[in-house]
Amino acid sequence: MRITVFGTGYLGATHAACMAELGHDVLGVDVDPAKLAKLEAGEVPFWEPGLEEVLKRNIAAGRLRFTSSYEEAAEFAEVHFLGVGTPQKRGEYAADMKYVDSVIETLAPLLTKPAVIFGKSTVPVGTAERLGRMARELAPAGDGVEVAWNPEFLREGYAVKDTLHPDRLVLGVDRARPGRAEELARGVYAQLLDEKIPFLVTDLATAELVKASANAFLATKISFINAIAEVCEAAGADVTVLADAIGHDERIGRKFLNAGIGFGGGCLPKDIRAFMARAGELGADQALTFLREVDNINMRRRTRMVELAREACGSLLGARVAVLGAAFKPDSDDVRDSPALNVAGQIQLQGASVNVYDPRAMPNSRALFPTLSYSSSTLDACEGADVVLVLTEWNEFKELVPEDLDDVVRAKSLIDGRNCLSPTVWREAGWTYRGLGRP
Ligand SMILES: NC(=O)c1ccc[n+]([C@@H]2O[C@H](COP(=O)([O-])OP(=O)(O)OC[C@H]3O[C@@H](n4cnc5c(N)ncnc54)[C@H](O)[C@@H]3O)[C@@H](O)[C@H]2O)c1
Ligand SMILES: O=c1ccn([C@@H]2O[C@H](COP(=O)(O)OP(=O)(O)O[C@H]3O[C@H](CO)[C@@H](O)[C@H](O)[C@H]3O)[C@@H](O)[C@H]2O)c(=O)[nH]1
Repeated sequence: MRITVFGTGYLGATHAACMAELGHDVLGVDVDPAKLAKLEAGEVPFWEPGLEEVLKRNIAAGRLRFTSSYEEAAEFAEVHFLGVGTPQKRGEYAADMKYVDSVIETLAPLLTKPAVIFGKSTVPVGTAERLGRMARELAPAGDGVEVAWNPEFLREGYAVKDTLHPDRLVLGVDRARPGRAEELARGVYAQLLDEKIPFLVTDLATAELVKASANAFLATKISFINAIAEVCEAAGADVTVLADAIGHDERIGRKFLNAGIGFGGGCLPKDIRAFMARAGELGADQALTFLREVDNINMRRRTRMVELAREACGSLLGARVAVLGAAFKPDSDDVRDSPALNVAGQIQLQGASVNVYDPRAMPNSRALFPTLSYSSSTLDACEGADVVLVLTEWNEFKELVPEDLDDVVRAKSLIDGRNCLSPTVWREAGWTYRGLGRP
């Protein structure tokens, strides 16, 4: 099938490349010429394991191209995916819909033939219905243009695997206007459906809410364990052992119970805020007040990390602090709302000299936080450090042993913001080890 994908960021570039991998002819569309130039050259403009191979293979096979031309895209296919950003509005909780709206405003007037636009971006409930109205009004093909919603659940770091082997596919269709969305989606995902991936067809609002609720649940699970970590700290208990123990209960499960400096990234933080804002607009604001606390617990973990660094150094003024990790999670170069960079920035504001090292996220970190100092390796970052903070659990940090750093640091003091190292190993080597929520 011929498919376009509007927006070629973390979601869109992955979706475009993976749809080509499934055998479709795909045209990726973006407004960023630098991003398009890279993609056309077979380079992924961000770090995502395994994506470059898929991209290169499908460009070489002639199944994947990129363009900035909406005219070309409108002409190319009857199936269009929409995957542009929905960031938090400046100074507000609500999501900014300007990129999503702009795609419809530009694309719809070019649709002279029937077409289906499948939204993949994470949007406030009610968006799909609104965009459907807008598209039908603007398109020469009128009622022949449908908007359906096909939310995306991929995780950065596992984006290719999650797209080609998802847990489930969800499709929201306009029940008031039965059309071709389900039939075309079944064609697009035929190979996955043959593999018996669950395919749930819902109304538009339910599909939008599935996505918002999934992220709200994941954020809540992380903040739950981080709240318990606060109690563990007060009681001298170990949250990592506790998480293992409660995680054995299948009703609870061990995943997403890793206590530490909490969640960040381009999804969970902004999505729970947008969900609260939308519930408020719908008059259901009471329903989601607990998400405010989920957000508060999450932000408190960052502050706690700064406190622990201050305690370790006596005073942060003039201290040398090594920060290992800048990405919001390992196997990604994404620093959007990164807890690690937030902590590094707060510590620097309190007068410390902060040296940051991350295996993949240095260019993005420099662009976002130009005032921090950046090192080219773990050892460089730890040179003369009064305290070492592990803030993203990259494998190369998890594999560190005390002997690697013994002769480099000024003081043998380590704070493990992701509870990813062994307290015993570091303490036995004469280091002061602190974790979050463990003695
Ligand atoms: N990143 C993820 O892991 C992930 C997973 C699931 C859902 N989502 C959702 O997907 C959406 C996109 O997220 P992302 O992380 O890929 O964002 P991103 O910022 O990486 O990518 C967005 C892309 O859209 C492009 N764009 C902006 N306006 C455009 C326009 N008018 N026409 C064409 N392209 C345009 C931008 O240039 C950019 O390349 C968001 O709603 C996000 O919540 C993201
Ligand atoms: O036990 C845990 C698990 C995660 N995190 C943190 O939570 C954040 C988010 O992690 P993760 O969910 O793995 O990353 P994302 O790539 O942001 O993926 C989330 O957001 C995407 C965008 O909506 C969804 O598609 C995914 O299903 C959803 O997991 C990161 O900062 C992690 O460090 C923890 O602190 N503890």
